[in-house]
Amino acid sequence: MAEYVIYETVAVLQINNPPLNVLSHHVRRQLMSGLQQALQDTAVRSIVIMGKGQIFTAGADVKEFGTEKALSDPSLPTLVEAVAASNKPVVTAFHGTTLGGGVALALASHYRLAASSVKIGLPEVEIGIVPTCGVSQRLPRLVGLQTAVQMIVSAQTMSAQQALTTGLLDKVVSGDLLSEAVGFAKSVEVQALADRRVGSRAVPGADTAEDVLDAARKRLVRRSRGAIAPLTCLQAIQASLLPFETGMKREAELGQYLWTSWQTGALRYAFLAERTVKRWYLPGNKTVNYRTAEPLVINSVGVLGAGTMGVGITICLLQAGLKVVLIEANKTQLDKAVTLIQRSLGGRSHSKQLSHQAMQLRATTDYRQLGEVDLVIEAVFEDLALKRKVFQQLDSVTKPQAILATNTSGLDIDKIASATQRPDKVIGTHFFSPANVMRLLENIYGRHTSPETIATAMQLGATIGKVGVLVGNCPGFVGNRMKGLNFTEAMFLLEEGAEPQDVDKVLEEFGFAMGPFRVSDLAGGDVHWRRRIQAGLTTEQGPPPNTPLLYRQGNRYCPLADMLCMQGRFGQKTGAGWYRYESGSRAALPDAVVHRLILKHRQDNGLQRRNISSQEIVERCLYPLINEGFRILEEGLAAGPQDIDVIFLLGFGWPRHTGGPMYYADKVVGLGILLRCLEKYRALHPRSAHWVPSSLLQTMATQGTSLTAWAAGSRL
Ligand SMILES: CC(C)(COP(=O)(O)OP(=O)(O)OC[C@H]1O[C@@H](n2cnc3c(N)ncnc32)[C@H](O)[C@@H]1OP(=O)(O)O)[C@@H](O)C(=O)NCCC(=O)NCCSC(=O)CC(=O)CCCCCCCCCCCCC(=O)O
Ligand SMILES: NC(=O)C1=CN([C@@H]2O[C@H](COP(=O)(O)OP(=O)(O)OC[C@H]3O[C@@H](n4cnc5c(N)ncnc54)[C@H](O)[C@@H]3O)[C@@H](O)[C@H]2O)C=CC1
Repeated sequence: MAEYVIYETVAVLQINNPPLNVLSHHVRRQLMSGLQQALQDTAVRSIVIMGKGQIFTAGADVKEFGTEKALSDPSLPTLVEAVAASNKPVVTAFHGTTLGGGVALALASHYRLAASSVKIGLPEVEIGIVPTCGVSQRLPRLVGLQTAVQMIVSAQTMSAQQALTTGLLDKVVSGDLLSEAVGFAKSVEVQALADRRVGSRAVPGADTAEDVLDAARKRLVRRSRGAIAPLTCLQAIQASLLPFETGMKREAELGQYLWTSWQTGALRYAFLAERTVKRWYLPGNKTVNYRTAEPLVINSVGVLGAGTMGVGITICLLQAGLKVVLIEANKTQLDKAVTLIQRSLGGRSHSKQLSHQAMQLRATTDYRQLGEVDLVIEAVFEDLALKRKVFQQLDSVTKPQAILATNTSGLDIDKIASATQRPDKVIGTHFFSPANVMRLLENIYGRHTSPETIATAMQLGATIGKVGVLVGNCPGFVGNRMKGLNFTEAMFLLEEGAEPQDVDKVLEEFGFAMGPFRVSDLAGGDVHWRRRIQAGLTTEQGPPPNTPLLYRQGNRYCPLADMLCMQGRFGQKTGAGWYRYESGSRAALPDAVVHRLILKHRQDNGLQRRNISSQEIVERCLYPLINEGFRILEEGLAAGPQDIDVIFLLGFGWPRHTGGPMYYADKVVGLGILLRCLEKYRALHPRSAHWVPSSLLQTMATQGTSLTAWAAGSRL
């Protein structure tokens, strides 16, 4: 609701809709009625709009979008324009966080005041809409085009001080916001309003406008990768150069275009899915869930193995204020890791705080130093025998109640747990590289993992700023199990006529930051080669004896990646992989050596080259992965499609504007079309089991059920 209180001549409208004061329909109605009351009351000479509780407002109610309520009278645009039309001065006073529609109200007001700790932002582009309600027209008039572009298109928040400097705020206050706002409102009661109306001003620096817009457009064309909101927002900002009323009309047209686009639905889904997965439960036993399980308190963590992952994990634990004991078998590697960690922590602005963080690190080769830690994260080489040996040691050196977590990227959690006397305290905590940057934490529970251990791993994720997703135990877990199929098909496409750069280009146009071959070169082809060797699919010398070159373990197989690795071409780190890299450069250059290798492989094996369409590349690379997602749901390894989608959005760079693989299948492709497509490729490629449609998909497609609707109904 919104409360209405009079302080002498000032009417104060306070939004009170905890926890985030979102501008839901009932809040808008009360704000509108408060505004009308204040305008009619002759004793009122000025109006203050502010918020109760922790923040001013998180903006429009995103959960109303797509329902009638979003546009019900008074809609947000109507309310904002009523503020702008007020003939009594309106002061918006904000604190905490002020987003989206809150900024719209402020820009329509005559004065803007804020507490010094405020964060102001326009996250609309992230949910695929234009900041309408006049924001795209008023903001450039107030702060200039450059800052407006920065705020609207980057969606980054601005501090009070920055907002004051740019002219967005009139005053930053440090005392009690209510009394400051009331005092300020009284002081402006006699001031003329005409030049306080932002809409009546001209955009400053209009002479350099085209340069600013051109530069932004070039940047966005490069970065948007199929997302339509960023460039549409820029068009709306450009319209601020027109007369105000014309610009408002253009903003409304562009707003309408995005409001009804499928991408906004996908982006909103992604926003909510990231929050939904926090409400975890065991797919097979909903009684074990975030409400019933209590996490242990974790103050100190041991990290075992100071390689690529151990270093990244240590950095994020320290940044979250935890104490870390880092253990590494190799002293030279340990010293190198400590230098990297200190540099990473010290290289940021708040140096005092960060040197304190670095001081929370104890680095050693001595396992006995783990005696007091509450939890250990193991990140040694991906070798089951080694991990089992290490877990046995951990079992004996750590306190009995300590949790033992493994960062394995796909090994069996139960086999690791069975090396200890406490399998209930063993869990997978799968970080993604670089571990201090990627926001995903895939938590894997084993057969004996206790609810308390699960709750602790999920809580640890939140503590270190990650989104934890709980999944069941299977080879590769959810993410790598699905992702592997994408690369498998990408290689088959090379056998049939494509070049690595063709496949990468199409998937980059689809929205991935990098196609599968560039990703492979970045991660190092040897990592997966070692896994294929361990799985008996290949050997260091080529196919295992008496094995057909193009067929392994019951399935079609492409040996091209193995052939590259046998030549020492592991990717960027060796200067060559699927591409070549000039010294010191990360630019992937098509390589004639790879071209000839593929050509010879086709000729030697009688593989016919044909032209492959972009559509086929997308279908072949993405649909088997999605089909595997349905199998994962069918096998009860993930609670719902949201969990799978969040894994792909945050762990594998799946383009956010498509919502994630499961949302994309459900809402963009359509389950019926997906099923028919899988059947078509199954007939064409009978030796690849991944084309066999999952039963869940078949049932849903046949019954015309929507996956997202089905999932929403079953979620806790
Ligand atoms: C605010 C946060 C920073 C808080 O973070 P944190 O504390 O970490 O909490 P969370 O876990 O994120 O959230 C807790 C809980 O709250 C839910 N929630 C958060 N924000 C919202 C929200 N805005 N609405 C609803 N619910 C919200 C969240 O989902 C959690 O709940 P749970 O899912 O149940 O667990 C953080 O939350 C954050 O960053 N939020 C971002 C919010 C955001 O995106 N705000 C902007 C919304 S858009 C807007 O405000 C302006 C508009 O332009 C709206 C358009 C109005 C519609 C008008 C119709 C347009 C028609 C087109 C033509 C127009 C032409 C014309 O102008 O006339
Ligand atoms: N590199 C990646 O992108 C990802 C790796 N992982 C997993 O994380 C784990 C570690 O991978 P990386 O960091 O890439 O490996 P790495 O090779 O960079 O580091 C492993 C470190 O463990 C040390 N080590 C080996 N045995 C040890 C022992 N008994 N005691 C203490 N230290 C020991 C090694 O000396 C080495 O420094 C693996 O299980 C891997 O599958 C998971 C996600 C992503």
